[in-house]
Amino acid sequence: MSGLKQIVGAAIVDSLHRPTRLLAARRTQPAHLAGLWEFPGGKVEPGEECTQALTREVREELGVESVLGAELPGPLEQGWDLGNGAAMRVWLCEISSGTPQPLEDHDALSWVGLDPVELHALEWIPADRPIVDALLAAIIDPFAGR
Ligand SMILES: Nc1nc2c([nH]c(=O)n2[C@H]2C[C@H](O)[C@@H](COP(=O)(O)OP(=O)(O)OP(=O)(O)O)O2)c(=O)[nH]1
Repeated sequence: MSGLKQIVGAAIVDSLHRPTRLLAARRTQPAHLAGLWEFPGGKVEPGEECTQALTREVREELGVESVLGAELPGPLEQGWDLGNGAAMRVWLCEISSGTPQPLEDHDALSWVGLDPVELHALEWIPADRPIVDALLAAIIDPFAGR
């Protein structure tokens, strides 16, 4: 184990089968991350599996039920190093019921086309940009990184 705190993030797409858009969320806190866009998610709590934590975070933050698809393989077993003592694993995800709302931790949500120009036009948390690129690569070539 690397000792990095485990975070999980959801790359919520409009359809796991034929993804065309990603749901990005704009953080409200802490101050240095407020206004930046991210993947909904959060910390894995003791005793939780990563996938359970992710389903819980999506429910708490957005008020929707979700179905997880494949994990987006990151460079580490713990996913991507976020540079803050934590690492994030990311799963593709689809909403199974409900309409997402920024209930907790976010003040805006946006469905963004799965296109490099559209996605990178958002002001992401800097550590998330390589994840955005991996997502684009996985969607263009679903076997990339395996
Ligand atoms: N959720 C999420 N966190 C990210 C992303 N990129 C990134 O660097 N982070 C960082 C921000 C935070 O330092 C940490 C996640 O913590 P969090 O505050 O969202 O977790 P949480 O909802 O469980 O938080 P808490 O209210 O219990 O403190 O990871 C991302 O795309 N999504």
